[in-house]
Amino acid sequence: MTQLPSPDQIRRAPKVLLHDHLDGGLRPATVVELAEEHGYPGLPTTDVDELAAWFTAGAARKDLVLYLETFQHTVGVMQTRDALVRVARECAEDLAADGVVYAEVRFAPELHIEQGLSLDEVVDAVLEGFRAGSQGRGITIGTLVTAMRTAANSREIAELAVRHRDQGVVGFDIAGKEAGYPPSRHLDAFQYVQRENFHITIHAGEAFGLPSIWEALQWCNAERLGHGVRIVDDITLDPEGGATLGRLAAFVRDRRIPLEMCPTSNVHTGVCDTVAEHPIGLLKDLKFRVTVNTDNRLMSDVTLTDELARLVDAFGYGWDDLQWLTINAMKSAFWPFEKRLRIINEVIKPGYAALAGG
Ligand SMILES: O=c1[nH]cnc2c1ncn2[C@@H]1O[C@H](CO)[C@@H](O)[C@H]1O
Ligand SMILES: [Zn+2]
Repeated sequence: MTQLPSPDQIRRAPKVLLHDHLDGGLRPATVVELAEEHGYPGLPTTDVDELAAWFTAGAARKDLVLYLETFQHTVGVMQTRDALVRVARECAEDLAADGVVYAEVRFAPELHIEQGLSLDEVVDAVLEGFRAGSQGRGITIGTLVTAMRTAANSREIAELAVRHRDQGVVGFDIAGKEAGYPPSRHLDAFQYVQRENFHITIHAGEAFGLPSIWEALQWCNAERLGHGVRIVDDITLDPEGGATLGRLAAFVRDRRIPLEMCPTSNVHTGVCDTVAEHPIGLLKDLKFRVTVNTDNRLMSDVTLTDELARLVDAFGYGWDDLQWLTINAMKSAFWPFEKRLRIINEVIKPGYAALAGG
């Protein structure tokens, strides 16, 4: 029997990440240092290890709203240009060190203007940090600009995203509490983005079910779904293992709508108890366009390597599966087609061939 990919080998494999939050991926030591530098008083502890553990314990409370509470501290220390440049630079460095060759990293500019930065200055600082951190490290980063679904300024944020499209912003997203804040609340923003021929992904089907996914796709024209895991509510399994897809699930599969799945984050927010029980196993078997993502590396204490290694453990995935997931992600990126193709043919396929062969 061929050996399953080991964590060390997975780290060396070229990987693609479509769903990662900038304010969910700080190094714990950076949170402490920035808090000291900027006189941020709110941290629960300034011991780096304790703080890391505190974030993860705070995240793993089986509820999205509780999961989101700890972001007040990362956002709290990301209020100056220097802090934003540093956090973005370190994000690029950390992803590159984990073997990620293409990443789309998202953040909500409106959360970073408490100390007087303009929205444009926030975006410029983050883009500068990504450029500095990716330089010479074999990683390309596309930036996603997120609007908070609980706020009422998504049109302005959508315009901000489009304004920076030639500097590295590749799409627009909404995030935050899902229940009670349906995507259609932000229709104006999504229609604007469509009219600009720009890209949309929407957090949908995480803490709320099918209506959220349906609105994201059929009202707001999302090209991809952030999480989308609750699409399983529209799939019926019979005792023999056969699956019947409802109309929405069939639409998602037929149209090859990419699902930005984040198994460990979903365990933390209570979608399921373990990665082995995560619907990603079923959805991949049914050939949905599944991708694997970290969501929040700090809060969920994961890397993309960890996440893939957990899937290898849980579902016995081999190199073919990991390559399939990686190519799914690269095909689904908002980066231009020719560049996606080049990364698939020149980086991903040769990378997996070398690892699988050795
Ligand atoms: O999994 C998630 N679901 C919904 N919202 C999230 C998730 N992870 C992070 N954020 C929210 O997105 C903001 C911008 O990055 C974060 O501040 C957090 O509030
Ligand atoms: Zn997310």
